[in-house]
Amino acid sequence: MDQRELLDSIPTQLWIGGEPIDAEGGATFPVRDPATGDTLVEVADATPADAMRALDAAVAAQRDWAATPARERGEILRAVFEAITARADDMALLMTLEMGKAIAESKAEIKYGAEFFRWFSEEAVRIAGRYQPAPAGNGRILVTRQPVGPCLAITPWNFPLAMGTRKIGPALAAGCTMIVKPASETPLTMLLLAQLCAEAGLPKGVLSVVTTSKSGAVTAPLIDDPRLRKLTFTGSTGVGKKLVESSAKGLLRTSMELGGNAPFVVFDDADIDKAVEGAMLAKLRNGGEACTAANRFHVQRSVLAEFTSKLVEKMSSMKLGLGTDPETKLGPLVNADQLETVTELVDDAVAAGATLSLGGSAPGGAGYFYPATVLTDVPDTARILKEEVFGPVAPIVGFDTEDDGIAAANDTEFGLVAYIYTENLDRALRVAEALETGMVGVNRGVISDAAAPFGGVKQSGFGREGGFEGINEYLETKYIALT
Ligand SMILES: NC(=O)c1ccc[n+]([C@@H]2O[C@H](COP(=O)([O-])OP(=O)(O)OC[C@H]3O[C@@H](n4cnc5c(N)ncnc54)[C@H](O)[C@@H]3O)[C@@H](O)[C@H]2O)c1
Ligand SMILES: O=CCCC(=O)O
Repeated sequence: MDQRELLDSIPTQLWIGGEPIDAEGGATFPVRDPATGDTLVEVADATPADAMRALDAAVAAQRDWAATPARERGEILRAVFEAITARADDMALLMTLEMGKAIAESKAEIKYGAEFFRWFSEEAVRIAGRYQPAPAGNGRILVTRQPVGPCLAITPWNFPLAMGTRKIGPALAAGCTMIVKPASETPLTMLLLAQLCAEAGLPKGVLSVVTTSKSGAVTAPLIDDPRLRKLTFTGSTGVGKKLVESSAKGLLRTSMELGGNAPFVVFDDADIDKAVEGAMLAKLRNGGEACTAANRFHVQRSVLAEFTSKLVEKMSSMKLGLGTDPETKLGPLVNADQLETVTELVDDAVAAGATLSLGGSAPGGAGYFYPATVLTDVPDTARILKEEVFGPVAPIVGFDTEDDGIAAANDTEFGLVAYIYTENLDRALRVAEALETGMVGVNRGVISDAAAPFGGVKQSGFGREGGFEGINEYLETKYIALT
């Protein structure tokens, strides 16, 4: 399918009760192409009343879905995995059109995002409880696990599929219904997913997609409604905190996958070529627009010059261009705000005394392009060491001892992931244990895996997605006391 045919084939209405429907009053908002700023397509702009219709549908479907045998739920999830895989090329193109990233990145995300359906199709049948005699000998303890109930998922634009499937997969496997509110920048991938789920046999009302340009106003009545039992959010720490506050009124269960500020620490005993390969992935996967992206590079002084010159050389080969061009390595950033943030953080570092060793200025013209950039001699005062840059910018700083490296890595309010490079296993484990993060990559630049528990500590949030742990976010534990 060419681009226009593909865009014309996507349902652009709300997906509620298993079918596309117009938003109240027929309102729409534009989805823009980050490469040009032009409108790609208009999608339905939900009102709070539309969101309530989605909740009504989720509540109506909840009992039957929970009662559907786990094997059947698992088989539907598996069919969705197959359907995404069969439509991978179309979905990747759609994702690149709405989000901007290079087509190879979109293809990688489709594989990654689909994997959550496969993994949780296999987990659906492993929701177990336990039976044990009470220690006092006066009864029996029976423990069972039941679906939480209707859930709301609010997702970001940077991984338009995977940040949704990492929530939808476990929720549906556990027997919960779900409403997804995708980012207004990237609603199309999620609308296509809803259609594929219906084609794969997902019953009506189990999954709804509510697209809107008014996220706060449209999700607030859902969060206030006692029929909603869980809010799962991926996005910025600021918005996450607001949502935790509004969820507190009804003591709604929440999971929060929030911002990051990942350190990439290279010790003097690292294999520097491997560290540079890992740095390229940790920094430039998804064009740097990843919560897992290495935000700052801390390199032990004896290997600082070698690491820096090798990284600059590799990063200089990152071809900036249209995401749809297969030669492109770096597509545009998602929007003008993102371009402004990256520009501001680089300019601030330079003003504070950092040296620009590569890149450092947007080419201008149409679209939100920013080149691969390396900053060296970055002073501690630079904002880029504290704030998420969410772009292809690598600030490098030196450190002296192992303790200094650990202290620098932990010197952040965030705690999502850290990367360390060392050939010494003792050191790797010692440092991994000392790092204040939910995840650590040892000699690896990408840690994401549907089979592993993903999540952070400190201001990066709470809850885990993926792995054996991911389904627990959607289950309640019930204790039944027996004589
Ligand atoms: N920890 C993780 O797993 C993870 C994964 C991906 C992205 N992120 C983080 O997400 C951020 C980038 O994504 P973003 O810019 O889309 O984040 P964002 O917080 O601006 O938006 C995330 C989602 O929340 C919605 N939203 C915004 N304000 C809202 C409100 N008041 N009420 C309800 N919903 C609201 C948005 O429309 C979007 O759907 C980065 O900080 C990144 O680190 C974290
Ligand atoms: O952006 C954050 C999510 C990244 C991932 O799941 O690999």
